[in-house]
Amino acid sequence: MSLELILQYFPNITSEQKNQFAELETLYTDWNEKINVISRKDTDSLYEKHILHSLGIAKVMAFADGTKVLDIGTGGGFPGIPLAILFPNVQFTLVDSIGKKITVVKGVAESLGLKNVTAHHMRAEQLKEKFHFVVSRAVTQMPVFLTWLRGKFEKDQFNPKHNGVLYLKGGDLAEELAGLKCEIFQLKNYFEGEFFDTKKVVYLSKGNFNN
Ligand SMILES: C[S@@+](CC[C@H](N)C(=O)[O-])C[C@H]1O[C@@H](n2cnc3c(N)ncnc32)[C@H](O)[C@@H]1O
Repeated sequence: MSLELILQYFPNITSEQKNQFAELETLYTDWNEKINVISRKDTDSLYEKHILHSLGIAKVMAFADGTKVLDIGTGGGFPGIPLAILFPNVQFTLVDSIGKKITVVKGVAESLGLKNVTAHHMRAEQLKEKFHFVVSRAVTQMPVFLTWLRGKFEKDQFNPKHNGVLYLKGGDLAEELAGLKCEIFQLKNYFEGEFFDTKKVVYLSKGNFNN
C-alpha cells in the first residue's frame, strides 16, 4: 500500500505527480539511513502516516496558484513536501531549526525536481518573509506557535479561506485550543483507517489571533 493509497484519495494527479509520490519511498528510505527524519517504526507506513496525513491539509484547503505557504518545523519535509508535489503552482518555504533535517528536505526536493520549494535552516521566529498560509505538524502547542507568527502574513487574500494557519493535530485539543477561535476538520471524514480516527486539521484565520 503506497502510491495506490494516494491515488485512492487524489485520483486526478498527473503522471509527473504520480512519479514524484512514488519516488518518495526510495528517497526517504535512503535519507533515513543517513539522517533520522522519520521514526524507524514509521518507515513502513510512510504513505499513510506521513504523506497522506500531510495531504489532509489539501482536503480542507485547495490552495490557489500563486499562494505562498510556510511550513514551520518541517523536519524531513512534512507536511511541506507532499503539499508541494500536489500544488506545483504554490510556493512553499520549509524551515527547521535543525540543519541536518533541512539537508534532507533540500535533497528530496532536488531529486524530485520541485521548483516550488525553498528550505531554510532557521528558527521560525527569525524568518522575516510574509506568507498567505502557515502549515505545521507536531512542533509545539498552538498558543506558543501563534506567538511565532507576528508579522508573517500577507495582506492580499485570494483563497477560499482567509489567510491563516492550518495545523495538523491529534487527540483531545480542548485545553490547548481553549479561548481560540478556530475551525476543526476531522480527517476521518476524508480518509479511512484507524490512524485518522483522532487526526484533525485546525484552521485559524489570521484575523482571529493577535497578529
Ligand atoms: C516532532 S518534529 C516534526 C517534524 C515534521 N513537522 C513532521 O511532522 O514530521 C518537530 C520539528 O520542529 C522543529 N522546530 C521546533 N521548534 C522550531 C522553531 N522555533 N523553528 C523551526 N523549527 C522548529 C524541530 O527541529 C523538529 O524538527
